[in-house]
Amino acid sequence: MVEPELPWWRHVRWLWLSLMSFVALMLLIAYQTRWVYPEIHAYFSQSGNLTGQQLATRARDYLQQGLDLLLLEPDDAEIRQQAHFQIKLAYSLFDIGLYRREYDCTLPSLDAIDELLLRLEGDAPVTATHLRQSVLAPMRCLTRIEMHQLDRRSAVTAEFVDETRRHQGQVLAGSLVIFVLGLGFWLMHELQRRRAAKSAKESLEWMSRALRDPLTGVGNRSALHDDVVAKHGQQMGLLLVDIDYFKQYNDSLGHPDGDRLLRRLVELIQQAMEQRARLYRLGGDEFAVLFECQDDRSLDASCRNLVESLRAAALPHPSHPHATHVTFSVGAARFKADHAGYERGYAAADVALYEVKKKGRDGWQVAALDSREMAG
Ligand SMILES: Nc1nc2c(ncn2[C@@H]2O[C@H](COP(=O)(O)OP(=O)(O)OP(=O)(O)O)[C@@H](O)[C@H]2O)c(=O)[nH]1
Repeated sequence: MVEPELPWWRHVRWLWLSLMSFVALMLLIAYQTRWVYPEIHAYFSQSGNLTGQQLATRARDYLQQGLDLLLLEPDDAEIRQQAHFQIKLAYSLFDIGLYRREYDCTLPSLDAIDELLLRLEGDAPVTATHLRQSVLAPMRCLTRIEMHQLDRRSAVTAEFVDETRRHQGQVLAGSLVIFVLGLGFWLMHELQRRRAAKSAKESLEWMSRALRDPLTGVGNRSALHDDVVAKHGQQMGLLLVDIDYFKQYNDSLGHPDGDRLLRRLVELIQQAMEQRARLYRLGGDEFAVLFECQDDRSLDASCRNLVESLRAAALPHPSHPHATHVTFSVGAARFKADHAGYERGYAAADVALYEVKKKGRDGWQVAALDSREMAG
């Protein structure tokens, strides 16, 4: 028996698990993309504003430019004005809450720059000492801020890399767990399916054996009953076939030859009745033939055909009292396939068979059932 392929929907639970693992992965990726990365990004760039190290760098650059100008021409009015502008820019970039809060050099530096700006505005002289205190000291402070901010960035970057690695590990471990669970489930399902298929196959074999005659391979009495039930309501013909003087056949040739004759007769009856009928061995040397049959005439024709086929086969019977060949007797009846109809039809065919035996065997008789009896 070929095991049937599983329909696609039987795999749906396996698909469902795969889908779940996919969704879990997507959620993790979405979590990283939507929350983790923007958070890190925001931390680094402060949403695009110039802060942290970047402001300090720019402030230091403006101070540097101011210093360069003042070193060039400290008394020239135009140069002083340009330097004032650069230093003012530096002051505004330096003067932020973060630096004031976190770096104690910020306030003195801002005061020193402020003082230099006043000096420039008031046309007061600017000496090397002034420049050292008001420009170089704040530049040192800004350099300190810059370096500290850079160190902080590096720490955040390292933390980010660790965090990303941890997330990737979680994603990988999660996928592996889901995959292994799915595989385990599939294996269990597969084992269960195979066990079920095996036991179904065994049951079918036992059922089929229970309905079969082991000697000839045709159905037995239970199979006949099942087939009548399956044909419920239809007009059926039933032939009961019994070998004549089979005891004498066995006695003269032995049981193995008797068995061979039974098997040969099965072939012969099947050929004579062709595809339209089913054959059963009811026990000993008695067979039954069942087929759909609408009238007594075709039932009679079937009986005639069967008896003549056996005569034509001319199977030798050395101890037949009235013939040289095997003969059989056939009793036939039509019936409607339901419980009562079958019982009546079977009894009528049996009586007809008995009549044939009584009249000398090697012949057939169709039971005369009127239409009322047929209809039940
Ligand atoms: N070889 C063989 N013989 C069997 C088997 N089953 C039953 N028989 C024999 O079939 C014979 C049936 O004998 P009877 O019932 O007297 O029937 P018969 O000799 O055909 O006599 P009539 O039917 O009256 O013509 C018995 O001798 C049984 O032993 C079987 O499986 N194999």
